[in-house]
Amino acid sequence: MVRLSSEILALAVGLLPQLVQGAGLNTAAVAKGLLYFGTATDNPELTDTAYVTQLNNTDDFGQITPGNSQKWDTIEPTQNTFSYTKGDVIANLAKANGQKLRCHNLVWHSQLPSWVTSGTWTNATLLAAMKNHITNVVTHYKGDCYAWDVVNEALNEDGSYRESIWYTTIGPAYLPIAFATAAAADPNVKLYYNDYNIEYSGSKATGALNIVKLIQSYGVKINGVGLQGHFIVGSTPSQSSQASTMAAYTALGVEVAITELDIRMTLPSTDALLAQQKTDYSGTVAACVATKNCVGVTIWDWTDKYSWVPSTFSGQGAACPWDENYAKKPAYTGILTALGGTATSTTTSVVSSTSSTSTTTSSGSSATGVAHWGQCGGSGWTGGKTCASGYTCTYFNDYYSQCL
Ligand SMILES: O[C@@H]1[C@@H](O)[C@H](O[C@@H]2CO[C@@H](O[C@@H]3CO[C@@H](O[C@@H]4CO[C@@H](O)[C@H](O)[C@H]4O)[C@H](O)[C@H]3O)[C@H](O)[C@H]2O)OC[C@H]1O
Repeated sequence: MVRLSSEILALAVGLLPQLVQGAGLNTAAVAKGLLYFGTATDNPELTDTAYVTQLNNTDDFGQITPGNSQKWDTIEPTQNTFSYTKGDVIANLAKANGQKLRCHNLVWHSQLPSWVTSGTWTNATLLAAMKNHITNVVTHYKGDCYAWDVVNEALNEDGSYRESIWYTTIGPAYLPIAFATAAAADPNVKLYYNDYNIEYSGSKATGALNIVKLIQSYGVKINGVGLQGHFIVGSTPSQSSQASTMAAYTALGVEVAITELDIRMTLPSTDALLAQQKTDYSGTVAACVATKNCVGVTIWDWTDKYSWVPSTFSGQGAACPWDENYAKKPAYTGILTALGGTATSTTTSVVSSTSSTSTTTSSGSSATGVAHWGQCGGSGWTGGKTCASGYTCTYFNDYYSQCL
């Protein structure tokens, strides 16, 4: 009798963290048949202990993408001098956590060093520089990456080729040559074409389909199309539109992934905007879940605190599923629901650019304060909330706590 009781106790004690662990985005994604749910990150944020604690949470994130540290200007700032320090920090973090790494990116028109953009090039010399870069970088990260974004954003909105230095100097052949060079350096890594505004049908999506066909017509390997998913609240393409576009890519024999998802709004945030953002996130993730060979979803950082949006799109922000104080927004529940996970309460958050409050109401109750989904305390947590009546703040580690 005593033995049975202690077994039940041990089971209960063992189960509690597992149940909480099982509530996360990556856990739900994998249970639903995806390979991962992940997030971008960047080196400056890694000095923030509370941020890193959540980044390391494999229940939510089974995959990481370096937001900047593998780009050309970081890795090869002067010709043939390679600097892997920043990229290695993130690759090593992912490795230590057992998280997949999406490697981003090899050939892009942006974030190039001046020796590339201002150089005097011929077709032959630029090809040699591009191949040298790809070979060095892919070789360095050989075995570390699930996938490489080999070419990023080669298209204009009308589906024609962007007049980048690559296109104007080499012509469209730079694409298959880039993919062939990457394949030679690491035969096992997945090779992706990655772009924005190719998530719904139209000229640009047709251009992306043609890029896949072009590369395949050379007999060169391309494994996937990355749909960036930088959307706007209320203007996000519908779930069915995204799913049918994904199906058009996978019909060519490649996989797809949502690679840089964020859904921005004009600030200040309101409850109505946050509710629409939840719907938009949910529909986007559901499109991936509904698509055979959509392998995963990556958000372009998880917290509004470090989102690239406000510095790029003036007056816009609040694009991530967690707010600036690391409280989960309704979007989190929208994603989790699309992944087949269950949220035990509805959460409304009021977020401004400088502060955040989160109120959760358990169904059928008018209690204020945090129920299940809020962080309520922990020595590493500075935004602690009061638990709603009937809930107790339960600590799982120094940072991670929930009202249960
Ligand atoms: O620290 C940041 C990095 O986070 C940032 O990473 C890049 C962000 O996204 C990708 O490139 C951008 C994609 O969106 C384009 O704007 C779109 C224009 O059309 C609109 O309809 C759409 O909603 C917009 O998103 C930007 O022009 C692109 O730059 C890229 O793949 C990431 O590497 O890079 C800059 C760093 O400072």
